[in-house]
Formats: sequence, structure tokens, C-alpha cells
Amino acid sequence: MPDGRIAVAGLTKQYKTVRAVDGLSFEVEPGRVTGFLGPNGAGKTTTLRMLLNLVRPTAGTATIGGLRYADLPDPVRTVGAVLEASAAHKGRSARNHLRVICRAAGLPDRRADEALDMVGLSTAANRKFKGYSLGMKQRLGIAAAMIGDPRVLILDEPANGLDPEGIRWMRQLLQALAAEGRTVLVSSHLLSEMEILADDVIILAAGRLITQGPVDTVLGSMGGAGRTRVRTPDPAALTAALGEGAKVTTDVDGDLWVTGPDAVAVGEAAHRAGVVLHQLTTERPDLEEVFLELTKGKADIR
Ligand SMILES: Nc1ncnc2c1ncn2[C@@H]1O[C@H](COP(=O)(O)OP(=O)(O)OP(=O)(O)O)[C@@H](O)[C@H]1O
Repeated sequence: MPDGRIAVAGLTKQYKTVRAVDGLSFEVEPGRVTGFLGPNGAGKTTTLRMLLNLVRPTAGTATIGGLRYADLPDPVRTVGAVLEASAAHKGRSARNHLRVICRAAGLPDRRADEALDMVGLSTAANRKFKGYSLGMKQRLGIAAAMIGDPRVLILDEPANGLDPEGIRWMRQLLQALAAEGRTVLVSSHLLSEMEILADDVIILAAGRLITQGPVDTVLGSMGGAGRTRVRTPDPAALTAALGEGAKVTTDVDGDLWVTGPDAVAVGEAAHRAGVVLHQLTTERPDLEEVFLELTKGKADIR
């Protein structure tokens, strides 16, 4: 049984006039949720489709546990994927839809009920698909992907159509699946969602890798954008204590925003100068800012 590591190396897809994916290389580790991020047209879907053998690469390789999808001995038990909100026969119930998939994959019927239970659709199991909301279709898509209990899960924009409660549910499910040791690769343009969902991020633009790594490291690499918010009854003394290396601005509430020294350095400088602090908080740059900064100007290369 191959392990769940995804490896993409030199992956390229040239359509007639568009180079959708351009020499892309990255790895995705088991036991973590990895966010696959990029602006519209960055090449996310094309990359996922190449991983799943739905699009033939022009060059390079995409493997799961060291094997191309086409060479996996038991793909249904290795990889589950949701590429778009699930399509099913309109008049068929969710349970029957999943049973058809079970039979085609040589799995016992009970897997259909287990998968429905996992995505919270048990009570709707006998309802016809045509009455399903988009959120229910997303859940059914995940149930179908999980039917073979795969160690790798690949989802293209799974939060589409989900309400806030559905998004929270999705986050908890994906994090729990990763905690079981599975590989979870999720594409999204919902950057704020990725910041709380993902352990690692892979950011691409115009078919090329921009950066990859743990969310915290990617954010840390943009550390210059981080700021410290300080509330003090003596702003002038604190500003003087921070010296020339710090850039200090004051907002309408009278709070100081410090860039340059981090919160530890600000606190120590205040202590040395005998300045009282009422509040000291680090404001991390959010992924949205990092993402815009990193992909700026690259989205329209093609
Ligand atoms: N079958 C195709 N034929 C020609 N061009 C294509 C084809 N599929 C995708 N493209 C082009 O390749 C580029 C990458 O598209 P892709 O759908 O992979 O991006 P994406 O990052 O998933 O974007 P989105 O967030 O909008 O879904 C786009 O310019 C798209 O128009």
C-alpha cells in the first residue's frame, strides 16, 4: 500500500495558447491539512486533475505514495477526491447513489451508510438528490470521496456553497481526518478560511509556485508586516524609549501601532524606561495580505 505523500515535480500543462501549469514542484505531507491557494486561473484545478489522471501533463510528474494515479493498485482505497459539487442521478437517493459507487468499487453496501454518517447526511439518506441544497451536495461529494476509507483526500474548493455552520463542520472534519494520519489537500481562494484550516500552504500564481511551507512560516516570512498594538498612559515616553528603529503611529483611540521591534522588545523597552503599559498585542499579518503581496502582478502574466 503506497504511503499518502503527494509529490509534484516539474509539472507542466500547456493548452494551445495557455500554459496553465508551469514547472510546478511541491510535496504534500500526510497527517496535515495543506491549503492549495492561488488567484483565479492560477492552475489549481488543472494541477489537481493531473494528480487524478484526468488531464495528461505536458511534462513532469504528479505522484501519490510514489505512484502515478494510473499505476495505483487500489485507487478508491488510496485517494478520494471532490472536484466539484457532486453530481448524482436526480431521482436517486443519497444512499442509493453511494451504494452504486460501492458496488462499482467492490465495497460492501454498509460503507454507504458509514460515509453518510460521517458527513451528517444520515437523516437525509433516503431523500432524492434533486431536492439537495448545494451544501448537501458538497457533503455527499465528501461521502463519495471517503467511501473507500482512503488515506489521501483531495478537494477542490469544498467550502463553496456552504453556510458558516457548514464551513465550521468542514473544517473540523478535514482536521480530524488529517489527525488520523491522512493527507488532506484542499484548494481554495478563501484565504481567511485557509489561515484557520490549513497547517501548510502552497501558493501559486500563473501556473508557478510562489511559496510553500507551514502557515506560520509563510506568515513569518512576511514578519515585517506584523505590528504591535500598545496602550499606555504615556505614549511620548514610550515612543522615546523605543528609539529610532521603531516606526510608531497613533490611531483614533490613542493606541500606538509599532512596527520594527516585536512585542517582547516593546515590553522590555517600556520596563527599562519605567513606562506603564495597559495593553500589548501582536497583530499578525493575515494570510490575505501575505497572499496579495506574494501574488501581486503575477496573476495576469498569461
Ligand atoms: N481545457 C482547457 N483548455 C484550455 N485552457 C484551459 C483548460 N482548462 C484550464 N484552462 C486554462 O488554464 C488556466 C488555469 O486554469 P485552472 O482552472 O487550473 O485554474 P484555477 O486556479 O483552478 O482557477 P479557479 O480558481 O478560477 O478555478 C486558466 O487560464 C484556464 O483558462
